[in-house]
Amino acid sequence: MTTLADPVPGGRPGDVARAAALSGELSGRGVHGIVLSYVDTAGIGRVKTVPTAKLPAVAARGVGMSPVFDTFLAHDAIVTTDVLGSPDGDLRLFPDLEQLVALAAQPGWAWAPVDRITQDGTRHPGCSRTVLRRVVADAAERYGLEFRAGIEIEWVYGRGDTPCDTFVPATTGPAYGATRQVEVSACTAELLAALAAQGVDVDQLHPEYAPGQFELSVGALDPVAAADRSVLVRQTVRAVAQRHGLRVSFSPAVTPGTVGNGGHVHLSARRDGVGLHSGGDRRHGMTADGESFTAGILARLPALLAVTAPSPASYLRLKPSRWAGVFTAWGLETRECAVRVIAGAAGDRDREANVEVKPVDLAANPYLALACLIAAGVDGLARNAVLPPEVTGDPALLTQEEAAALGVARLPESLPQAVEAFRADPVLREALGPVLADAVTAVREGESAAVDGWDEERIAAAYRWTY
Ligand SMILES: NC(=O)CC[C@H](N)C(=O)O
Repeated sequence: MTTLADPVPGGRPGDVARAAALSGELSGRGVHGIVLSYVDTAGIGRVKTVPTAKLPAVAARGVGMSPVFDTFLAHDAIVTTDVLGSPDGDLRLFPDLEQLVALAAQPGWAWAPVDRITQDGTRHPGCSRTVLRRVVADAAERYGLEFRAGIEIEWVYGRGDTPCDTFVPATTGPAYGATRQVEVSACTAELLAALAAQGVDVDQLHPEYAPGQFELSVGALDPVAAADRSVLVRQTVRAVAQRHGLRVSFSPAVTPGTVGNGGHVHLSARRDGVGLHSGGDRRHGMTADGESFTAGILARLPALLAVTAPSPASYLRLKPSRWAGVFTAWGLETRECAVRVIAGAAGDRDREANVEVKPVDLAANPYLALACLIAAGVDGLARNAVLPPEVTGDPALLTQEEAAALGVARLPESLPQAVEAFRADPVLREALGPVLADAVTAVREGESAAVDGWDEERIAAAYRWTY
């Protein structure tokens, strides 16, 4: 089993010859700089950039960046833990050359996700990409599992010519409406072209429910690549919008009191090439292991929220009857259950069947969210966990007696409640490792304290353009 103290695998410092070839190729295509991208504990994308010609040197030695960002809050205040938050020390950012891509909507730039590695060349315990890779590797080693994941992306388009503290939706038409598709059609066409040029396999793009809201879904990938993709897609959505004079918000709650932006996670597990979510003798075709995996996620949802819904704004979105899934309930393709079992279309179930987790938003660090969801599922599988009765319809409409009989309870209604559950959850804490688990707790507590006593309108406004 790998541990956080292991030397970094894969022969890093990086593949210098490959970096030299890529640097030459990108320079020839007019790419002048490379965005080195990672996501911090608070869910904020942080970057450094280097000239394209420096890529071989960066592959060899990395680029320096302080570990202090592990305890940054979304608005850049810094909290501390026993080991993090100090201005001392440095890390090296190593780009993943396999994921390096020229950015179609930012001519002159390419993008790559990074691993953050200590000066001694060992894994940095705060590197969320490394932690996800370790959780996936552990599940493969101990249980022979492989995973596929996809993260849905929702956002709203605001008019770019309005003051920063306001939100004027860029569309006026009804939810899912044809008028909306026409209103931002030049922008969304360019978005599809940019994503295709970047090799992103888009499944669907459609106008969503809230004013100005759109949703995009992409094909499933291995978990680390799925998290990388979520970051790249958001960078692209924002860059294309800016070229069209539009502003983008991925915030969970752009306007309080209405439907928010989710980042639903689709997850499936396979063993020996065979999916666990179809072809079995349990409900809706689940195998026994598929049911246990799903039950493991359902059981840990209150604690998971500290990672999947990490912002004070997350709890403005997590309201009943808004398709965000705010009850400990599961059901077949039902939109109000936190865990939605997707059976897939007849004939293609082995490929399509998966578990969708709804109380996840795009303030979440996608690497941490996937690491914790996988760890919860694997723990369920290890314990042979079973699912309670399924729920049909909206769990918000159940009477107290009906809810109790089905084991349906409301998920945490605030970030402090989620943090309390996370603190008491040994499985999620172990998945993240002690350093990152403490960082998650400290950052969430700092984020909660920063908005203490604020009303919903003020919280929504504070985070509207942060994510
Ligand atoms: N189509 C949908 O499921 C909408 C999801 C919803 N916007 C959310 O907050 O999760």
